[in-house]
Amino acid sequence: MNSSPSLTSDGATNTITTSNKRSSSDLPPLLVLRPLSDAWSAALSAKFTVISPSSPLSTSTRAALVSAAYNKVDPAFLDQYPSLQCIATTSIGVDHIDLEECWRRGIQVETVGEIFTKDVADYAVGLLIDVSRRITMSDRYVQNGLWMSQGDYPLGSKLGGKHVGIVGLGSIGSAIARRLEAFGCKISYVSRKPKPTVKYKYIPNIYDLATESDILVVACSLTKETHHIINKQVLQALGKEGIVINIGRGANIDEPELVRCLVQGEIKGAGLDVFENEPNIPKELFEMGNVVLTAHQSVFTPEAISDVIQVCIANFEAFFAGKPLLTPVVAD
Ligand SMILES: O=CC(=O)O
Repeated sequence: MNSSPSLTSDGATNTITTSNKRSSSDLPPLLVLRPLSDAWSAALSAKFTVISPSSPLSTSTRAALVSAAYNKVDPAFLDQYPSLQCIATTSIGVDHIDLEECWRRGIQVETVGEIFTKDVADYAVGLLIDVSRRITMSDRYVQNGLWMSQGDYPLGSKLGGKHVGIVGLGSIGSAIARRLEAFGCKISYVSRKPKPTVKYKYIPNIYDLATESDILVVACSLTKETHHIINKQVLQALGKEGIVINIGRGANIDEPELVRCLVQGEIKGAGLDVFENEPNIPKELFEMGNVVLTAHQSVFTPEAISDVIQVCIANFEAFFAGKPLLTPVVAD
């Protein structure tokens, strides 16, 4: 089983391993790749026979799988479990799953739907306020006892009135935009297509968006098209006063270029919840006074995790009853 400890903050801090023995019950088989918190474990084992990846999975029974964002589900993985017919991921992002291959094999894929949207949007705004007003940095300054000896901490910048460019105006990007509008920010966005129902300014080109923006908030999924969508040219277009927030995927940004721009003062700051090679983070970022770094946790609250467990179970029940999934991933 996957045991990446730093990526289990989504309620799996009290991790237990899934059973290596098949249950003798007749409950439907559920292969679980991720470590389970007590809440997950109790809820799943009440309804399913929970199986760990190291245990044999019968090839004659239809089985389902629970994966997390860091479990790669590719053809080589799928070859090991030919009886898999349904996959649930506990993430919003599905970049770790080869969807085309799943569909080619007749495997249905279920996602968490909108459950995390508000929490991740809140978090993005929190990161932005933190970076622009320098809250974490000022906290460190005070906690290190420097206020008395070195005087006041340098001021941060006002958020109201700033131009914010949202990269990807899906449900999360839209929720971020609504929140920032309430702070008096001017919102523009880049996305595959203009959204006819929104009033924000559509800018078809990421360079133009960066040029017009004080702040870029990366809220898109990771695809071939959005891999390194924030590159050297985009960062330079954003400019010396620019701030980047990323709650999407690490690989949406060319991370070495971002680090270089931060080190050389080509942009002003960054708030990052995701990284290209988690949990490894470029060490230069640790030394900087203009970044706020968090451990890929923007989506997770205990409340949302509880909802995800319910949705996951409801989808599996539908699947094993031969009914349509409640929150399927569909081709776009
Ligand atoms: O990053 C987390 C998710 O995709 O849910």
